[in-house]
Amino acid sequence: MLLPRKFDGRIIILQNDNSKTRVVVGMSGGVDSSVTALLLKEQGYDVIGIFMKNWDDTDEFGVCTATEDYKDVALVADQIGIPYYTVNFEKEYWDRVFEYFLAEYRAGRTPNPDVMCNKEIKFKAFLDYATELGADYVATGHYAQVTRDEAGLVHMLRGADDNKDQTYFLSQLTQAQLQKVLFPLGHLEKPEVRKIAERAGLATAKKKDSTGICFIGEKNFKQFLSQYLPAQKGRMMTFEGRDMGEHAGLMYYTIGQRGGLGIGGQHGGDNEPWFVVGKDLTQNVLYVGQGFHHEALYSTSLDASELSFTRDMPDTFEMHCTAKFRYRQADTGVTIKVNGDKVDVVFDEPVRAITPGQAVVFYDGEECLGGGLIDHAYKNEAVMQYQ
Ligand SMILES: Nc1ncnc2c1ncn2[C@@H]1O[C@H](COP(=O)(O)OP(=O)(O)OP(=O)(O)O)[C@@H](O)[C@H]1O
Repeated sequence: MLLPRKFDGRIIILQNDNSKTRVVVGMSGGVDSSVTALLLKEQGYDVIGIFMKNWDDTDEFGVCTATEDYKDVALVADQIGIPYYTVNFEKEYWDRVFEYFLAEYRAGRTPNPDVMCNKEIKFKAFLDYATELGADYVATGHYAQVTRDEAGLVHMLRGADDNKDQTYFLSQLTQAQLQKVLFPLGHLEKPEVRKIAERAGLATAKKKDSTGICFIGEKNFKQFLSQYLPAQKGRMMTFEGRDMGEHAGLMYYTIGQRGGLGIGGQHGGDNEPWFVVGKDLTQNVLYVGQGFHHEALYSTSLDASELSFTRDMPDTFEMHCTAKFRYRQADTGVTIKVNGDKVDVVFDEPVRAITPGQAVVFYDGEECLGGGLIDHAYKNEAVMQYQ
């Protein structure tokens, strides 16, 4: 019998009786994964709930959100009648997600740790672990759909709930990973999920949704980051060369960001708000400009690396499809030129606030084709100044 590395749950028999398909559900203690486990159990699968501890946030009073969340996993698993336990991936998370997160900020980019967490932890470390436990599939409460075609190929489609679709964060999953996943909530709208939880009387039915980056939670972002990276104050300028004061450290700002700049309308002569329009890492200068539609915020193409597709694609090709450059953004028509794990993306229309470090994700209608990580934005062939 294979024992979990850090056993902390109810004793379970890990031998599969082979009569049922075994599904390991990633249970976070939230309502989505609670309903995921419930639905799979109702569908007759052999369900095991596993809580991953990826981050130690124990405070000075010894309180840790993971401990609280694991209690909810235990309550729900008992209600549903499934075995559960916890596994510790703090080291993997630190090495593969957090180090990347810090390196990106150090390089003046704005990383997306959720994309990396899905690629490296939930659908790699966790998936490998579940496979060792005899799982046929792993399931999560992500809002995305997987369908299998006649050839056995899995296609990842957007979640039915437009508001919740999470394919953007799952865009780095490969066909091999997708072959092993189930997203039982993909065809549901979030309010329906809450209703299912309430009807079943699940302990997490009314639990608030988690927001923001998981390891930062409700904490102050600046304060959190300053614990790991030294902030270097510098000048804040307009492209016209006007000195607008001091910035707190380039890593605290994102291209297109409004607010947090400490500049009022009085500097500009009109009342248009100020936005971050560029960063010059070598000079440690933050560029600001007035107006949401500031010209410097618009670009016409980008290049990206770490390109990954959800199904096998040729090494080089060109196609027209749609793309998203950040979560919660409508798709835009683009032409992509793929070369190995690099891609050039030319937009049908100029796009605002392309942010290096964020994911660019490609869609063919409802299907998520994959994506890469944005390196540079360009304006009419010229690399955007100061990005
Ligand atoms: N600590 C964890 N342990 C196990 N699985 C997890 C954990 N965190 C997230 N997951 C899985 O990944 C899915 C998506 O994670 P995300 O952080 O987006 O959660 P969410 O949308 O708030 O869902 P939930 O309501 O289940 O917390 C969850 O539904 C769950 O299946």
